Amino acid sequence: MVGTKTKATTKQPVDWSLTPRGPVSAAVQGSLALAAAATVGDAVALSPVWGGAATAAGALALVVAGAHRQLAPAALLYRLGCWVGAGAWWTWTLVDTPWSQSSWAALGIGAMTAGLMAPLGRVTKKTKARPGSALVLRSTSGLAADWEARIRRVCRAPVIVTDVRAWDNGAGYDVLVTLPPSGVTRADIAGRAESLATAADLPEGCSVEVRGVAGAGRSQVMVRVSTVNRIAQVIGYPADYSPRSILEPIVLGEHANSDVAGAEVREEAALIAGKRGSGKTTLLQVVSIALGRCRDNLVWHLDLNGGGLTQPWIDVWLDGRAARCPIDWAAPNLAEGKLMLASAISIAKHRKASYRKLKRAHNASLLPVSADLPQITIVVDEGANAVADRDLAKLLGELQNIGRNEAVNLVISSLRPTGDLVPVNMRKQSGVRVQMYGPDPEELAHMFGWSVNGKLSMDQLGGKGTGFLSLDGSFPRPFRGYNVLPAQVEDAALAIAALRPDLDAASAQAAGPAYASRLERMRRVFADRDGQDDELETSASTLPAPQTPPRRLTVLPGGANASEWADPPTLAGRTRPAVSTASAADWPEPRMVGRLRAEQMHPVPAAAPAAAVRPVPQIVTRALATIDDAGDDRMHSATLAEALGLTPTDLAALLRPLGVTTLPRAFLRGGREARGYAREDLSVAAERIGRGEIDVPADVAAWPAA
Ligand SMILES: Nc1ncnc2c1ncn2[C@@H]1O[C@H](COP(=O)(O)OP(=O)(O)OP(=O)(O)O)[C@@H](O)[C@H]1O
Repeated sequence: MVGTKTKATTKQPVDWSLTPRGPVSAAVQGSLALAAAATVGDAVALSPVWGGAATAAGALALVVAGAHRQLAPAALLYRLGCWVGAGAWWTWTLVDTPWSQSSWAALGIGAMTAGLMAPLGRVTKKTKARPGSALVLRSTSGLAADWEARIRRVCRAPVIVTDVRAWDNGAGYDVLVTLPPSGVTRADIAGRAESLATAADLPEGCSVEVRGVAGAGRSQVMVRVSTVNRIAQVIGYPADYSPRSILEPIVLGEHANSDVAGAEVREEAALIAGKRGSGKTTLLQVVSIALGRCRDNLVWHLDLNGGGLTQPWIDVWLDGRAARCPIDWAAPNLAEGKLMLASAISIAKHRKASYRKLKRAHNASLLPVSADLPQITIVVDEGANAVADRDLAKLLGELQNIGRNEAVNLVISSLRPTGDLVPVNMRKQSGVRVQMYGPDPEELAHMFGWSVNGKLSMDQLGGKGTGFLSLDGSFPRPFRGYNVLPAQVEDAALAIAALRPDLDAASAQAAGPAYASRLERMRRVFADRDGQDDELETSASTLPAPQTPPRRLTVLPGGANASEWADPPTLAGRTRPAVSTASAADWPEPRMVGRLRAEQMHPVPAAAPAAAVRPVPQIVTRALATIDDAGDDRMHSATLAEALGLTPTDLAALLRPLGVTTLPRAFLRGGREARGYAREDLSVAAERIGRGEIDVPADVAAWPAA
């Protein structure tokens, strides 16, 4: 029974069409058609002129169609031979008569010859190349034919592929296409890019991109086809330290389709967040190289994370291999950090006042940077350590607020993008945002706003060294950061030491003695540090992991606002001698030892699958977005309810099941004191919902649709 059923379901339907199924049926069908034509022609006494004319016209059409289909010469000759033979036989029957033995014998012999020679007429089988394989790159003519047919089919446009060029990195190729003169545009092809990628069965993460061809007319189109997902590969930093400008984007790595992942940091501050071991420090090294290559930029390091970021840069100078230190100023502790930031603020204020004429001369509202007037970009490793100190946090905040036009910029890294580690305003002021790979998907919403909730997934990334990049509010795009190893940082440091500019004299003067004496202090601190590394390495494997918190350094006197701070020279005078801050006790070795041990015991897998996430209901995401937009950490119930189109009672009813209630005490906002909600409570609820610790009632999940 089962067997019968299977047979019945697999039975092919009978094909009654007249399409020939092989050489024999084609020869038989052709002969019958010809015999019918001869019989009819004889019956109506058709003039033989028609036979000759039909033969000639058909042969011409066959040649044109064959050339268009790019038939091989043998195939074209075979088809031509068949047509001319058949036409000649028909014309002869119109001159004489088909009703003779010799006529039918000639037809039979002709049909048999055509059948036997049929293999000659077969269209040459093209090589079916798999995208991304080495075969693809060798057999570009097969690839060209494939793409021509694919674009014709998918875009319904009779294009001609003129060339296929493999990319140097082996991760794809460009298909050069000429559009037909029928009005098909580049946009028509671009609009079908997604369909073309699917039709070509490209691997996940790979894409088709349609561009114009530089210097060519609008009928010339370049179809960029990526065949290797670069997110899944480890990409070394290209060993190119040639000079660049801060007005160009700094290159961080590559997107999945080999597009350069770059960011403009002339005006935009940058924030890079990622959990321990996600690749932040490596990315900051890439950023330091990219910034160091700019002839109109100086790199300063504020590294309160154990000195790992800065040390390889300083070593080449300490060892005497570079005459100048590639990093213009490096602060490895809080006291030096405060000197650095106070000097940076002084420089920004001085530039604001002193370079008005220069801006007028350049007819520019933005300070025109150059090798003589370089931008200063301060790279802060582990911003949480910096903002944990109230004074340093204020200095960072003020610098970020005032330094844009005056070309004193910040690139800050942090373990998390949340308000407890990075002040909300600091995140808001960062136009370039990077969230590295990690197991907690809610970090994406914290970094990029709750509007991305559910639209981005850590699954799109490939483990350490990968992340999402958003530029000035653009939708975050996955990328793979370049991997850079210590030896390469040293190579880059040597090259950059030779090409980096010096701080302009006016800015150096504004920064005062703290700036003038920095190299002396750096030499002492980092030379001491160098010796400690070896000790640390030998002891790390034998020591138990101590949990001693880093010792806090002397907190310098400071007002409530950074502008109330003393001038850098005065500050330098008040700071205790640098040599004392450089003592081994001031360095957080215990944390480093702990980190080393933790990484040895629990190595993070290269592409650990992200945990399954529950969707966060809109009432929470929209409430968070509303408070964020206000740049605040609390909001009155009535204000929040109004922004969400609810009454305060309905808002309370929606949030209560999620464990979010109004704060116990009223607080002042806009001159009015009232009860309201804390951003932190909403954020905690979002994280707990994501982890499945809170069940969301159906009516809450359905809002606002319900
Ligand atoms: N772009 C990358 N490509 C491949 N591997 C990488 C990349 N970046 C980092 N890694 C790997 O991840 C490890 C951790 O990187 P890194 O030290 O930069 O992380 P981190 O986030 O700064 O960690 P921590 O906060 O603990 O200092 C590196 O040792 C390296 O093996």
